[in-house]
Amino acid sequence: MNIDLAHYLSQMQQYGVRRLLVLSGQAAWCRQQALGFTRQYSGDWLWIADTPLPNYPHLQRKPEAVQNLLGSEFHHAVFDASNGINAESLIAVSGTLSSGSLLVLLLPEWGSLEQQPDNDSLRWSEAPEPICIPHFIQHIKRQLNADSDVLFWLQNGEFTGQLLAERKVWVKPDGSPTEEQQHLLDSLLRADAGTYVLIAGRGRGKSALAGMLAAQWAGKGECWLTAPAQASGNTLQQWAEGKVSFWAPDALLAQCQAEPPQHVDWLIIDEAAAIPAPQLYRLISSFPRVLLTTTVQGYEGSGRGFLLKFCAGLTDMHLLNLQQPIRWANNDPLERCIHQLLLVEAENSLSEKPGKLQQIVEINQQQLMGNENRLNQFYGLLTSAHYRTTPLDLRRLFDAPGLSFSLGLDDKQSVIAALWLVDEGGLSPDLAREVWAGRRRPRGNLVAQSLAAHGAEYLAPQLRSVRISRIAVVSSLRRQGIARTLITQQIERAKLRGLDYLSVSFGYTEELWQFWQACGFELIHMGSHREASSGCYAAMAIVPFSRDAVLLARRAKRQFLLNQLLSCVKLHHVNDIAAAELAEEDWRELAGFAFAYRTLEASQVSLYRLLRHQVAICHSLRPLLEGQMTVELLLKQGNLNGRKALMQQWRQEVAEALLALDSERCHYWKNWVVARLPVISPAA
Ligand SMILES: CC(=O)SCCNC(=O)CCNC(=O)[C@H](O)C(C)(C)COP(=O)(O)OP(=O)(O)OC[C@H]1O[C@@H](n2cnc3c(N)ncnc32)[C@H](O)[C@@H]1OP(=O)(O)O
Ligand SMILES: Nc1ncnc2c1ncn2[C@@H]1O[C@H](COP(=O)(O)OP(=O)(O)OP(=O)(O)O)[C@@H](O)[C@H]1O
Repeated sequence: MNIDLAHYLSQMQQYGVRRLLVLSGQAAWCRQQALGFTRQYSGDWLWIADTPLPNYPHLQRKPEAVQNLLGSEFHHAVFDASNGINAESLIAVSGTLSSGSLLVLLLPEWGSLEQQPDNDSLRWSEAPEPICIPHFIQHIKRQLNADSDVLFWLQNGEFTGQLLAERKVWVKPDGSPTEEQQHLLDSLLRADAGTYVLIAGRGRGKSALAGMLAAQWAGKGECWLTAPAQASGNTLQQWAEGKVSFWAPDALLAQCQAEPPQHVDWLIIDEAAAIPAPQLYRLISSFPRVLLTTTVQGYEGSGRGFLLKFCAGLTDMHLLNLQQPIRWANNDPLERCIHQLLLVEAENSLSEKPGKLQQIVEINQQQLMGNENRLNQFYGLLTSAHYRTTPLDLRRLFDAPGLSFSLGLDDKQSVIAALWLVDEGGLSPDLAREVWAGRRRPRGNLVAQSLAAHGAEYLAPQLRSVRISRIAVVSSLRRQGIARTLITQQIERAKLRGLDYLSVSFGYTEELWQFWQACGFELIHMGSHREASSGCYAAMAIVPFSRDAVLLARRAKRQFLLNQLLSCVKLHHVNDIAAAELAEEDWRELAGFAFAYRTLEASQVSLYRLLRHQVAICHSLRPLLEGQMTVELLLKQGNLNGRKALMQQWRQEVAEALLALDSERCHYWKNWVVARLPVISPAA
């Protein structure tokens, strides 16, 4: 069957809008029909798929490589979701399509979508194999079926699609600034100093506005431009009429460090949310006026997160906004449909005047997905409060296993507090030891596995626990005890379920730690590096219930404190805490370092104890831990070609030291680590 889309396309062109066309059936059939369109109708026909098409004459990209198309523009695209649906990529591609474009979405056979495993789930479900995504599919079907502007062509079925209802013919802006752009331009041209953050949806004319600024400033002084990829600055460059110098972010940072530019009036940072925050702060401090542009859409590095986290740390910051789309007309069917599918506007569903907490409901995934309004408010609250919330979380919410939720509702049943929980632990003793030894790191079980891999708790993954993945309370109702009430209820529930502990992993800030402490949590581990995304150290805390968990918390805390001490004082000061006698736990730890893959950080307390013995020569590890040599010097001195080789050497040195110290014990623990003896400690 041949489908004639000419009428649809000319109407879309006339109205300046884009539409979604769903092709559903066997993958080969879908591809064949989509290829037919690419030959029949002229356009850029960007093709997004996991596996490239041979001899395809247009641009192709894998879904995960779509981010670097930001700022580019295409006429028509095919998005092959036959093997899985990458939500961020789908949003990003739809934003690049110009007026009159079709987005052709390829899906497996419509009637059995619920039974199709989704490869994308490997990114978010924490399951070892792709899983089916029945809740998300039900949601997609509900949304697409209810949207009369979506065109459908099902294999073995009819083509269904209506022409659009009549609307005004679209007149594309003519090249002079739109009213909104002119208004902002005027204030930027008058700016003395400061950081200006332009946040708007896709295709609102952000980059063009920044380019207009550069072009018009040219008479007064100089503008520089940086962007995560040169392509993302293309539109801007065109509008700047060549009057702006482009710098890659790294090169610009190096330049600012070597010689801070004195003569440059403006730095423009296009697609700023895709540049790590620490780099942005450094760039901003080197220029008197900075204009940052970013979108508000829900993919990684989105503007909303940017607003929450990054902009909160700026002084003299001015927020600017553009509402009217320019790449397409107002009320665009594709934009609307994608926003509904992926809850891009979920924040808008939150109550404007939330009331006091009336009720807490505990619900499972099915119940949350079955109530569209609640789902929107729940996800909207997370998006508004957590800078890291992305469509990946949405996919997780729908279909990841082991989730449960607790919602705080006001008198109108509006969501005012959200708690998201994940079951963890219960690993077999052997797998738990593999995790401890650093040989395996199965997906999931974040806290349970970290306690074993980074702490000394080789038993931790066997215990059963529940982790708080996210918690948020609407901002106007904070500090009224709502979050604490939700958590107290979960503590009781977890005890009733016979779990060992409740846990949380969070980016450490003084305020958040006070909050978790007020809810009864004990800090048991802290990462040693700041995370690039948040600039915070990852902290882990638990509320232990069972005897095993109480002991675990006590040991983990002690270990954590010793580690902290060791990182701030020199060896000879820690003699008291690092007693010379090696306990059985030290032997286990040291064997884990020597004969498996335990990390230097996790093992450092035991390593210090080992070094108290003169027989432990450790000719390269000793000077490092005693603070006489750096890793760089050791690498140079040993003529080694990387840290991996040095690490291998340290493991070998520790193995030799253990053998020299007590060969019998060394063999026992080596066997325990390598030959995988039953997990029972020997009598000391
Ligand atoms: C795993 C994760 O989700 S980590 C991220 C946590 N979530 C967020 O950061 C999202 C944004 N923040 C929020 O939504 C809220 O501020 C929450 C969820 C952190 C706290 O919710 P609230 O309902 O305000 O907390 P609640 O009122 O129950 O506070 C209990 C106690 O914690 C402490 N506390 C709470 N917030 C703070 C704060 N900002 N600074 C210092 N102490 C605090 C106080 O001791 C407080 O008791 P008090 O008010 O009587 O002194
Ligand atoms: N005043 C204008 N007149 C005509 N065309 C314009 C005008 N402003 C912007 N455009 C065009 O509209 C399209 C969208 O503009 P632009 O790329 O600046 O938007 P954006 O908000 O930066 O989009 P994105 O979020 O996708 O990067 C571009 O093709 C741009 O050249």
